[in-house]
This record gives sequence, structure tokens and C-alpha cells, in this order.
Amino acid sequence: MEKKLKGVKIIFVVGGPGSGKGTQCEKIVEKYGFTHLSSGDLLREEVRSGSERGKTLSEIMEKGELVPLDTVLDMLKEAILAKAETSKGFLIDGYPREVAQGEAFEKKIGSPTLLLYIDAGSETMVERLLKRGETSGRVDDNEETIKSRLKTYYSATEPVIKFYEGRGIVRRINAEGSEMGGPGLKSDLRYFPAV
Ligand SMILES: Nc1nc2c(ncn2[C@@H]2O[C@H](COP(=O)(O)OP(=O)(O)OP(=O)(O)O)[C@@H](O)[C@H]2O)c(=O)[nH]1
Ligand SMILES: Nc1ccn([C@H]2C[C@H](O)[C@@H](COP(=O)(O)OP(=O)(O)O)O2)c(=O)n1
Ligand SMILES: [Mg+2]
Repeated sequence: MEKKLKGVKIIFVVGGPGSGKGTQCEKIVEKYGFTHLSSGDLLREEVRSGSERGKTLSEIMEKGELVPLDTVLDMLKEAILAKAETSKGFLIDGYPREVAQGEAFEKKIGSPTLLLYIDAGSETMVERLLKRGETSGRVDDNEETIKSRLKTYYSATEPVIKFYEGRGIVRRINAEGSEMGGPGLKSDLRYFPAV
């Protein structure tokens, strides 16, 4: 693990597409001042840059599949190390997407103190993504890609939650219902001893 990161909290935020990971992270940042890093946003930045690598990534994301493990990990590591000395802790949103990504992260960066599992049913997720798709401009917010993203989620990402449940660090947040902020914050970290 990276020495720079000793004592810095790492929180994985995992949930299906459109479950509300980004939304909950923003609320946690407002309240606790952690650093929010969305792996999907980092990938989309690379796509926007117009680089060759970005083009390959875009094709994979349009299919709703997972990009190569090392690509996301390198981007995350760079973003984390850039803020390691000033951050209280990191919310790693949308990562790990498969058990192997979690293992590689722990080997190269560090271990999570907590995994927030943002839990919403597939009907809710589809509904939210289609609504978001009306304005998001995201190439993957369309019916066909959403189906594929859900499939990837249930086959590759759900096992991640089981894996970390075995370590006792998973906290499930019921992500159905309204967004809630303030005192009603769904992801109120006071109740999470690891934070
Ligand atoms: N009703 C309701 N809508 C929500 C909630 N959380 C998020 N949304 C909406 O659902 C959509 C998806 O939320 P995001 O926070 O972007 O979800 P995400 O999990 O980050 O999605 P990806 O970036 O696709 O992984 C957005 O349009 C939000 O406004 C919630 O708790 N209740
Ligand atoms: N660790 C990651 C994060 C995202 N990706 C890819 C696959 C995802 O469908 C897209 C978009 O990720 P993002 O977290 O923004 O969105 P979804 O949870 O799929 O709705 O990027 C990946 O392959 N590996
Ligand atoms: Mg998101």
C-alpha cells in the first residue's frame, strides 16, 4: 500500500447503474468534506479529451461493458495521490466493479475501511436512467445500453458486495424513495463506526 495514504480513509461506493451513487456522494461531501472521485467521471473526462485511449474507452462504455482494469486503476491512483496530503478521506464512486478490481486496488493503493452499498431495484434504476438520459447527454443512458449495464452489474459487481460482506465492512443504504439531504441524509456516516 502507498505510504502517503496512511491514516487516510478509503470508502468504496458500490451500486447498480443509476442507483444514486453520485447523488449520495455529493451529499456526503457536503456534510463530511471527503474527496469524491467517480471512476465513471474520470473515464468520461478521458473520452472528452479526444485521446486515442479515450476512443477505445468510449466504445466499451457504449456497450455497457467494463473497461480494462489497469486503465481505471491508474486513473484513480493518480487522482488519489494528487490529494493524499490534503484529504480527510476518499469516496471512490463506482469502484470496484468486479472482485479483481478490488483486489488490485488494495494491492496498489490501500484497503477500504467501508463499502457503502447503494441499493435500488432494477425497475427504479431503469426509470431513473431513462429520465436522466433526457438531459444527461451520456451515450450510455439509452434503453439498450442500460440493459447491458444492468447485466454487467448483476454478474460482475454484485459479487463484490458479497466479497466485502465477508470482511464486515459493508453498509447497505436503501436507495429507493426520495433523495433526502440534511438531517434525513440516507448515508449518514455517524452511524458507521469505521468512519
Ligand atoms: N427519487 C430519487 N432519485 C434519485 C435518488 N438518487 C439519485 N436519483 C436520481 O437518479 C438519477 C441517477 O442518479 P446518479 O446519482 O447519477 O446515479 P449513479 O449511481 O451515480 O449512476 P451512474 O453514474 O450511472 O453510475 C439522477 O437523475 C438522480 O437525480 C434518490 O434517492 N431518489
Ligand atoms: N471501475 C469502472 C467504472 C466504470 N466503468 C465503465 C463501465 C460503466 O458502464 C461506465 C460508466 O460508469 P458509471 O459509474 O458512471 O456508470 P454506471 O454505474 O454504469 O451507471 O464506465 C468501468 O468499466 N469500470
Ligand atoms: Mg455516477
